Amino acid sequence: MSGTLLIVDDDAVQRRLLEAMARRFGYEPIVMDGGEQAVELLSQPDRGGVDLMLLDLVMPDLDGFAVLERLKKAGIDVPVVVQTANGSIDTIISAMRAGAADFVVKPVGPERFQVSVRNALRARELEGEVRRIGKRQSNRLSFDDIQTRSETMQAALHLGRRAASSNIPVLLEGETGTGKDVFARAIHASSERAGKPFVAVNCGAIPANLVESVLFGHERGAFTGATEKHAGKFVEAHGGTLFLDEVGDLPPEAQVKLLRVLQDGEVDPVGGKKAVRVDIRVVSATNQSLIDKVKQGSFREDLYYRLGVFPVGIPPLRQRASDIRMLARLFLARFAAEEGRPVRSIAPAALALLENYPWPGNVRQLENAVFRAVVLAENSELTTAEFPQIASALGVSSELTMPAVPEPEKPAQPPVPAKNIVRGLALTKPDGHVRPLEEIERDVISHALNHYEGQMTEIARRLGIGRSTLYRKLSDLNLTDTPCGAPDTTPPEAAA
Ligand SMILES: Nc1ncnc2c1ncn2[C@@H]1O[C@H](COP(=O)(O)OP(=O)(O)OP(=O)(O)O)[C@@H](O)[C@H]1O
Repeated sequence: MSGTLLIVDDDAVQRRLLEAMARRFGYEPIVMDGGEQAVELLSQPDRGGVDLMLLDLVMPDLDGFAVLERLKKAGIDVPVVVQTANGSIDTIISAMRAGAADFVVKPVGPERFQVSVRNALRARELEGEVRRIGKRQSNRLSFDDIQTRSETMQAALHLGRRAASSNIPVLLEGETGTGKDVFARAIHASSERAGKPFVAVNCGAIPANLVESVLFGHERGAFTGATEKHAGKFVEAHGGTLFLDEVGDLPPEAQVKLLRVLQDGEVDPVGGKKAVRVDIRVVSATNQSLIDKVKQGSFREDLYYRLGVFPVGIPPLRQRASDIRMLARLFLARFAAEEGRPVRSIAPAALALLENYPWPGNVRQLENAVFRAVVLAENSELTTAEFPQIASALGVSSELTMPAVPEPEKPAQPPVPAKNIVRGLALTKPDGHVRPLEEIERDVISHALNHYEGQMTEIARRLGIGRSTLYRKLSDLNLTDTPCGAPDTTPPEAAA
């Protein structure tokens, strides 16, 4: 298990001892000699990046009990393991009552240290996940439940919070699996409509001939098969929030009707004679560029301006690498508990692997990859062997278990002199005309795939592009099946 431990002790020897132990077990220590400093750090918006505090109870400036009290008052929720010198039952009970997760008696031995820290971290992750899942199911998932360490995501959350307090239509823009659904639920739960329905519709998943009936409802007998009257999603969401996911996939006729509903606040059920008044807040989401669709003529411009009054971009996971480690650990705790598997931690090499992968399927793909890894795991620690597809996409041996940054195992081949490449690459066609750039690019990338034996990091470096650009080009140029390249081409949902 990994994480950042804040060690607070006025005794320099104890501090050094705990710091060494923390490092030995793979934690990142932050060391402080007084309570005031610790409270200050934990009062920062991201809790100073601290996952757990090891707190001495007896200190001259602000003692351990006072620190616990200050944290409680300020609503700062960080697991705390207290250290006591005497181990008296009264002291321990008081500390646990004040909010400590566990205690250790000084001087703590390595085993007790490891068990206590690991259990407190696991318990915290599990509590968080259980709380989030429960809240999601009951539509109470708030912005505080969307954990992130990334500044771009924090900026998006800030925008989301601002939007939630008004009725403004929000358009969530982000790649598949980035958390748009979670975000929409948080907007609803943080708005005045929180106690009212939250109705989600995946516009791309409704058969084209049923879109209007699903959204706006129908009268009995309105069309063949309409044996019952159906209220439709707009009416279901009355008083609450309607989440239109993949809104860019709405067929043109439904777009016209949607625009009318948004303008008039009334829906016309299919086959109905009377319009029905609805009071809804619309949050929509798209993983395609809606403005591009407007330019191509497949999405109405007037509707785009209605829905996109307040656009919020959700960054892809590869742009918030600092979240990968945290989310992987959250998912591990959840799936290990759900599956009843004794998997406790992720080896540093496996974490490095996950942090180096571009995650085209974003958080959902990471979630699935960890799920699969937990099911595959034979030991209590996930290693690179449990992430074979990710390892192969990055050109790293999945047998690698050393805590090393997953650079390609084999040294790269010496570069071929530039003139050879030019010689092997035809710039003109047999008819003498210059070949299209796309074809030439395809040849260069294919050559690099073979030449560096599919080692994606090396290939991207040699081509002078980022790895995510490389993956995008592979997909655009249909090179994903090239034997040497063989990046993880499994669709995000099935990737794990
Ligand atoms: N910050 C987060 N913490 C925990 N889980 C998350 C977080 N963000 C997303 N997830 C999980 O990732 C998965 C994908 O999220 P979500 O369905 O919200 O993505 P999406 O952008 O709506 O995807 P799509 O475009 O495919 O509909 C879900 O299982 C969700 O619970």
